[in-house]
Amino acid sequence: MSAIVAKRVDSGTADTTEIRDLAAAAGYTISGEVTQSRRADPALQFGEGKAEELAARVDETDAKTVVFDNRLGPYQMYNLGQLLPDGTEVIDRFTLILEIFGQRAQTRKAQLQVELAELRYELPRAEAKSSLAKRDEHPGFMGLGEYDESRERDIKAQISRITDELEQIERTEEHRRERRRDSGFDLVALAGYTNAGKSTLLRQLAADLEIDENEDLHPDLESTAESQDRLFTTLGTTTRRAAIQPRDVLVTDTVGFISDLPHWLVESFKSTLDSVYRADLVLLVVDVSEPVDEIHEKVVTCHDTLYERNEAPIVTVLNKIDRVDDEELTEKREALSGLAPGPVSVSARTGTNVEELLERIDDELPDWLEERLVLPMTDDTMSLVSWIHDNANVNDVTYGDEDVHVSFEARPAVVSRARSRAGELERTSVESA
Ligand SMILES: Nc1nc2c(ncn2[C@@H]2O[C@H](COP(=O)(O)OP(=O)(O)OP(=O)(O)O)[C@@H](O)[C@H]2O)c(=O)[nH]1
Ligand SMILES: [Mg+2]
Repeated sequence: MSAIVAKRVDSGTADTTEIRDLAAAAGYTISGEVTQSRRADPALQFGEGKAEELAARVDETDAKTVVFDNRLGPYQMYNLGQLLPDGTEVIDRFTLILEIFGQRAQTRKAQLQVELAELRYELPRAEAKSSLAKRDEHPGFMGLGEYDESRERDIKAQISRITDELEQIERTEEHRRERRRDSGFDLVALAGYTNAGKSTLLRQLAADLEIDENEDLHPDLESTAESQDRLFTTLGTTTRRAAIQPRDVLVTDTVGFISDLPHWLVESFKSTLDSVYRADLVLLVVDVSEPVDEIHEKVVTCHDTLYERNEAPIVTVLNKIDRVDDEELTEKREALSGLAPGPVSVSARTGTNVEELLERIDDELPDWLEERLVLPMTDDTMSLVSWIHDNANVNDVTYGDEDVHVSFEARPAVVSRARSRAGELERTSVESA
């Protein structure tokens, strides 16, 4: 699939690196680019002369697709279609991202999210189409497709059906997160711009995955977290277990962020991002080998995406330090200090400083509490003792004739759960006495 990349900027020179990477990720080979620096033309996005140049380039190169980095309105899309050689497909940044997501969506949830995003993209266009058709001001506009008011109603009905199903999935996942917290896990999430190295870091942090033990309890535990030098390699979520003594930590890797995403697209992926928003700690992974301006922009994008709903503390991880020397790293740390105070620098590829990051994770997570419980001997006592063994770090168990003394360290949630279960034992032992 051959495509020409097009980009307009208000001023300066247009950087096409990211849109080329996105097009490549969708499977296109790029046979050329056309860029322009001027304000947007309402009819064509480009100025007319530039749009004609684009048409000529398509003609020369037999590209079948034009990929615009700018958002195209339905009217611009239609006019460009008229101007370009017959059969040329015009897509913009957002439809391109949707195309990538559509290709990679494997789970039911990911497929629903893509479908929802497509419908949300189409809705305002269908509305525009029907209102334009009603006013009958743009006769040429009808060429976009059959005018059909019921399409609008259809889209709305589908959106509400998919939203319901996704909410159901969210509830199940929320439930799973709570169960994990209750059973003593700390939840750490990896967030960051696409291609920053999140999946590679996941494998470093959580190398020893005990998947067999957890298969039933944790259906999203996977043995692989694929890494590739390609945008949006990861779409869903992968969770692995890391032992940061005495803690049991679940680390979740998920979809990367990207700039200029419309609200409806982020919204459609809300439930995937919930694994980030609802974590106990977020590691914001940054590719430190890029130019500092670019890093800055990407971190701002990540913060914008996170700050809307995130509640957890954030630790910035400057990744890929194997690609910069010490001096450069120091300069970049300084330059980013306002945005990313107290970062940890690592190389997820070589493993440099990963130990330090694990220590930092331990420091940032809520402290474990020490507790000593005296349990009366009843039929259920041993089951509570073994629950404590499973969910806490047990220091000592002493069995007397009528009671059991247990001292342990655990997350606050586990301590309070153990206390309340101990209280129940006390009640049943008094009642049966
Ligand atoms: N040199 C170097 N390359 C790295 C490092 N960490 C990751 N990479 C490379 O960067 C590319 C992206 O890594 P991924 O782990 O797939 O990144 P990601 O953030 O999961 O990306 P998406 O899932 O696509 O959003 C891959 O080619 C990795 O091998 C590192 O510390 N040093
Ligand atoms: Mg990934």
